[in-house]
Amino acid sequence: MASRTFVRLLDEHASADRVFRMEEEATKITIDVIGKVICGYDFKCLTSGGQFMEWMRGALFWAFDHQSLNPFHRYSLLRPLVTRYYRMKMITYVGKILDERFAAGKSEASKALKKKTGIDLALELYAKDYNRQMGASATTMNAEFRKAAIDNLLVLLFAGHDTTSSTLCYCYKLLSEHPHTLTAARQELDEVFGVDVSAAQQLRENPFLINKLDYSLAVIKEVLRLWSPASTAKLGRNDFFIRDPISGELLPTDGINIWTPSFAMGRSKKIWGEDVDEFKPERFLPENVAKVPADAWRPFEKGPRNCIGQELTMIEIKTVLALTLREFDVQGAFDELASLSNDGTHWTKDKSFQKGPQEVFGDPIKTTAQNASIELGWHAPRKSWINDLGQVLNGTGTNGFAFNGSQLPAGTPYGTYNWCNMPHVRAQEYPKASDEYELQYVEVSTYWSVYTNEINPFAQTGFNGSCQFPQITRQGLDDSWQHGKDLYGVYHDLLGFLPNDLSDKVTYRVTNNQITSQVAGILINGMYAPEDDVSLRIQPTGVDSLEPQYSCPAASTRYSSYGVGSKASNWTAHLTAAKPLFNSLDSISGIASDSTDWHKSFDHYYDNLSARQCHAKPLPCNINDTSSCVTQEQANTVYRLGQYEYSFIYRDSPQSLQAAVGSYGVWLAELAQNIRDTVAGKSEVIYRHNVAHDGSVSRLLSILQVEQMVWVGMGAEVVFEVYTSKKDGGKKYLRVLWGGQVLKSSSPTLGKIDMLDLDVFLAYVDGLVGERAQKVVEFCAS
Ligand code: HEM
Repeated sequence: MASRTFVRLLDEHASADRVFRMEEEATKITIDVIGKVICGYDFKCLTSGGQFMEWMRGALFWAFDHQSLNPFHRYSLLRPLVTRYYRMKMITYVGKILDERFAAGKSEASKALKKKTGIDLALELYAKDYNRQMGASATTMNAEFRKAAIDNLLVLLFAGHDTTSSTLCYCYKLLSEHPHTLTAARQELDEVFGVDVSAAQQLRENPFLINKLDYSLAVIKEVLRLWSPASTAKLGRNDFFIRDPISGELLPTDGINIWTPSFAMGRSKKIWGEDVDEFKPERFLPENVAKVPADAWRPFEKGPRNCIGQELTMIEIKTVLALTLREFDVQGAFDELASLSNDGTHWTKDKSFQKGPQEVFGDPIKTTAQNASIELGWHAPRKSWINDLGQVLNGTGTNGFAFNGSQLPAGTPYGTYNWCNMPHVRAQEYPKASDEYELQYVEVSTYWSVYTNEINPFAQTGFNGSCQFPQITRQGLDDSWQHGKDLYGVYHDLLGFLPNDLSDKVTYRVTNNQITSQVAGILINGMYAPEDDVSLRIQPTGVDSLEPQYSCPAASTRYSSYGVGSKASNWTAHLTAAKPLFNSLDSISGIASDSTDWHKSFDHYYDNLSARQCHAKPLPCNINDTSSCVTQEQANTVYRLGQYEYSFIYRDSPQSLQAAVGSYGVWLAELAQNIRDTVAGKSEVIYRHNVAHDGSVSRLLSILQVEQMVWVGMGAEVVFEVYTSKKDGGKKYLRVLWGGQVLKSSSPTLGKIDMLDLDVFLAYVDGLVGERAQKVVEFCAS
């Protein structure tokens, strides 16, 4: 019950998009759960503001601190009064509950209760021990027993409240910083409770399911190892000695407080090894737990006086995680703490909390928290002329974008958008990673398809191509060859990463469209100039993920609900505004003004005009009136509108992300698997090259949430580079290059994808498409 209320509270915060203090809510649930288990009573911290919590914290806040040298603290006259006030409040509150249970405890019904709370058990003992002495007629509780019972109840509430709540907070923090672990924990929940099924409902029916959460348990244990919230001190005795581990000498303990610092033990390299500071729940999985040194893990301490609340706390934290991990993405918001400066909590009241170092073990809370969370939502692209309809319609020229040949005009820097030959990785501009990183795996996705369309009204007679559509041109082949040479120049010549000869380490994949095989052939020639045949990988027709061809009606429906073909006013706005341009182009080309295909977007006019200009062909004229020709300014407007459309379809619409995930998510899942296999040493392939289509690369950019979307031109290329850090204990990182330079994403999780923690990237992909593309399958069928 308390857990569900906790979920509701989080839900309220999330729906209001509010920064809030997790510790407050975590403490409330902790007190409510202890209250329920020990007293069978609802302390109502979660539902009505946590009055008891305030009293407890007030008492702790005012308690005497022996270490303080502050005279105002040491000699405060107020202290005895205030602490007494808070203590009395708590004693009265708990005493009342005890009295109520005492009165009820004599009823037959309550005696028969199967579920017994801590109070019930204490009262049972009381009845046994005292009734004999006092007689059954006693109506009031023995005062000595009452005082002891209240003290013990308060100890239980005190000992359990901040230990459990801080552990819960650290679980969220560490999981948000380790998305891969979060994904694994979520997967376990899916396996135990079922996908899309609430754990609350399942646990109500079968509470023992909680015992199946081995991974969650391992997460909690690892959190407790790293951030152990409590420890204990024991008074030495004259018959108890401690052996000095170095000299072997027996040391007396009489009159000495012996402290077992569980925190330091959890962080000891000697005990846990070199990776002691790393968050690795796997240490505590059943198959590995035997490797944990005996008595090394002791957040609850050992021996007869160890923590009596440990089972309760583990069950509670596991339950809360089960109910929240799949439902919420928790992110640290340390930079926004100022927005909570008046929330009335102790953190804000006592300014000393905010002074001094705000980090532990060099963990700069602010930065990790910012980059930590996996944000799976859509994020708008950067504003530029491309997604500003006013500038697209009323501007002139092409804003520096080139459309007239494979070579950029003299003086134009490489990297400038060139529809005929998009910028790609080249040795001259390649941003070499620092020596700290070693390249481990490369996967490239390119698009080449310079063609003329068989329904092209401007087609030159005598074009000598095959009957296949589309058809690659001579220039397209030349550029593809150069593209291959440039890639080889970087990954072989510059980095020494690619093997000298083609081997199983390098693979090429194409789609069922013949043109991609032609391109691959020439590109491989530019790279390796092989004398023998090279095999190309291809997935079967109808299910290919690269083109993509697999059926995903939900994605098609999504695209057509807001983009090409839709009646959505923000889509049709540019088509309506460009009506005069359409009319003029139609009158020159002879395209019927009611042709839906040519007027539902600028796609056909864009393709036809740009393909001609790329091949240095003049802009077309009317077949019957050669004085009526498309002007350069008209062509430029078409190009601007084309850019606008691509940005709209693949980035500006908030729907674009899900549509792309549905239609291209399978390829992303394959990419993630390829990377995982390489990292795990299961695959020897170090370079994969995919020759794809503009629709493929556009969707990929859509999923990566590229900061500025453009119409994906010839030779457009996205490269995924996986690195191993030489410094960081072999940690893996990812860099993504788009147009030869580091890709900038609008997603706060990805940001500038330059040595992004590989786990973060994989968790982003998993989060969107699911492992083995499970979420895509579900979405496509929805
Ligand atoms: C993550 C959560 C918790 C941690 C890390 C923790 C840790 C500890 C530690 C280190 C001790 C000292 C043991 C010793 O002296 O040998 C202790 C004692 C104790 N804990 Fe916990 N505790 C947690 C939660 C709880 C909860 C939820 C309760 C109550 C419902 C609780 C009740 C107690 C009590 C009553 C003792 C004193 C036991 C005794 O002296 O016999 N603890 N705990």
